[in-house]
Amino acid sequence: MTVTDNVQNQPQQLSRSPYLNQGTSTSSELRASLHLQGLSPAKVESLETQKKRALVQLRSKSTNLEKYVFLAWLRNTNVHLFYSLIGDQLEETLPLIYTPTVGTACQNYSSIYPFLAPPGQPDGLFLSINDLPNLKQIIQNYKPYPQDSGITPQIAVITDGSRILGLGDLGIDGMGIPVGKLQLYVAGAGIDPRRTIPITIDVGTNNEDKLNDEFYLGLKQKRVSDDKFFPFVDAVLETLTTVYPKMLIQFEDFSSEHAFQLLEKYQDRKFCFNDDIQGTGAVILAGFMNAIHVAGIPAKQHKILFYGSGSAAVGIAKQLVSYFVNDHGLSEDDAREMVWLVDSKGLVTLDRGDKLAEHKVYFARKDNHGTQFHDIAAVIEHVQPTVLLGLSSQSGAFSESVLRSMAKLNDRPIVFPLSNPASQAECTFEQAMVHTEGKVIFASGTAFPKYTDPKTGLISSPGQGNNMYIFPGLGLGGILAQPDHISDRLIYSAARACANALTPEERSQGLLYPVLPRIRQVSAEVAAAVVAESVAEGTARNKEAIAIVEKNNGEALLDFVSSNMWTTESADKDVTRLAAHL
Ligand SMILES: O=C([O-])CC(=O)C(=O)O
Ligand SMILES: [Mg+2]
Repeated sequence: MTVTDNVQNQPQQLSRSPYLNQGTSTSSELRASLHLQGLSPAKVESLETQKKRALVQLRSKSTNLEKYVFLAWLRNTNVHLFYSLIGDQLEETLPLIYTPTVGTACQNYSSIYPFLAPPGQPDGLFLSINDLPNLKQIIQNYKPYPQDSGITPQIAVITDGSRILGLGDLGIDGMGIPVGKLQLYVAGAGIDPRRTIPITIDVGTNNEDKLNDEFYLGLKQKRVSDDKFFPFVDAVLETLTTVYPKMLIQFEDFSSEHAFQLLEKYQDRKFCFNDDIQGTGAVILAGFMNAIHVAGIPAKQHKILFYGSGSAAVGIAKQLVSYFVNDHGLSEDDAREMVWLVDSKGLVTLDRGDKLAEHKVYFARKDNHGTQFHDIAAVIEHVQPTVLLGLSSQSGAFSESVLRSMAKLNDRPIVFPLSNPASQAECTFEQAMVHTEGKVIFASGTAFPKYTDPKTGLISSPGQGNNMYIFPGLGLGGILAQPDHISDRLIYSAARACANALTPEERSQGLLYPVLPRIRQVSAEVAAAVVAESVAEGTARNKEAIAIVEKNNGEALLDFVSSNMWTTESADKDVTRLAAHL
């Protein structure tokens, strides 16, 4: 059935598609053709009025979770109004649809789930291990916008909910994360919302609270063992890429061991990347490249201490090593020597006596001469770091005394509390500013408010070193270039482009990342760099992209990328196109 047949057979269906529904701004002509008169007040409003009303409603909610539910409902009923509002109010709404509020939403997801979307409108695709025999059918069932059946999905974000932000195992309640990430793809990089699939696989949960919660909507069983887990993930990926052969898959918030194992297994075989290892690694590398300019000491003199040693920490550390090798001519061994990892047992050393997780071994220190350092103060004294990165999910770990030590050791200490959401961050921006007397070079994983110096009245803005500056552009670049896999070179080019995306004005303000309202421009630059690198390394398969890169004209490449970005105006055109057929 074509789009037009569908509309003619059931005209009112059109208004039920959240993609095509424009609510009170639907024109009188369209209402007449679709037999919608009388089903809403006759007044036709402008989009501006709709947005104004939505904003008043949003602001009237007393908690961020209520705001999340309101925005989810809006997204699931009126895509056009939703993304238009998000685009206008990025600074206010991103912390509601994404981190930090998405963390609260995930903690409560089973409780709020029935109130996020109208009947029949999926919030994402749920695949349980019991669905193994029917995966293909179930994947094909996912049609949030059935009137536009000609549009095929291009990007899936997939989680098993086992390590949601810094909140641990939330089982299928982790669905908020793929949903949130894909909203960033749309708002931040102009991916058509119809081309996105948020996926949560249900392989059980080890979270006792969830297992004992009568409202929990996932399987009430412990997580399956690896001999069931890996074949199931395999089956999901195989089926997904059989149904949608060009699909880019983003792995998200898998527990660290599984995240590394999955990446290693699929990195060269499937069109995929891991956002927590590679996306976070790239965004921190970008911030780091800018931070060392601000700090003013030679790159090679840095000593980088990671507090926390999970997938994101090791992902970042590996990218820093590549940076020192590629850009500063260090040997791999010398670059590795610049990194110290701390985990829950203290400094990661080879002779600590416990069995180290595989991903930590590469960075385990051999130069501790038999001494073990168990707490952060002792490690700081031993290492004398210039850079302190927090990936521990331990709120308050960067205490007043830790911050004071960093400020004593360095004129401009680089401190990045990257744990997420705000409740898990190692310190706040305010604490970092106060306890280093304003010397800190700062970026956090979650959004913190600006800081006003009580004496001078000077306002400082925190950097947000969140992977949202990388994954949307990386994904867009990937689907435009169409390589068969995402190489380390592509990730590196994304980091470099993100670092270079700062404007001279942003640089003069000492910012490490571009300001949020510029996220679409940043994503376009990241995407362009990824396309160019993919052509350079010979993996790009999209002939149009190859031809444009070969012209060697940066402007033309950026235009190509921008012209492939979805906007709410494109959604307008889709409605007009359908209306013309009526
Ligand atoms: O989602 C975010 O804000 C960053 C991220 O990937 C994580 O913390 O796992
Ligand atoms: Mg993540």
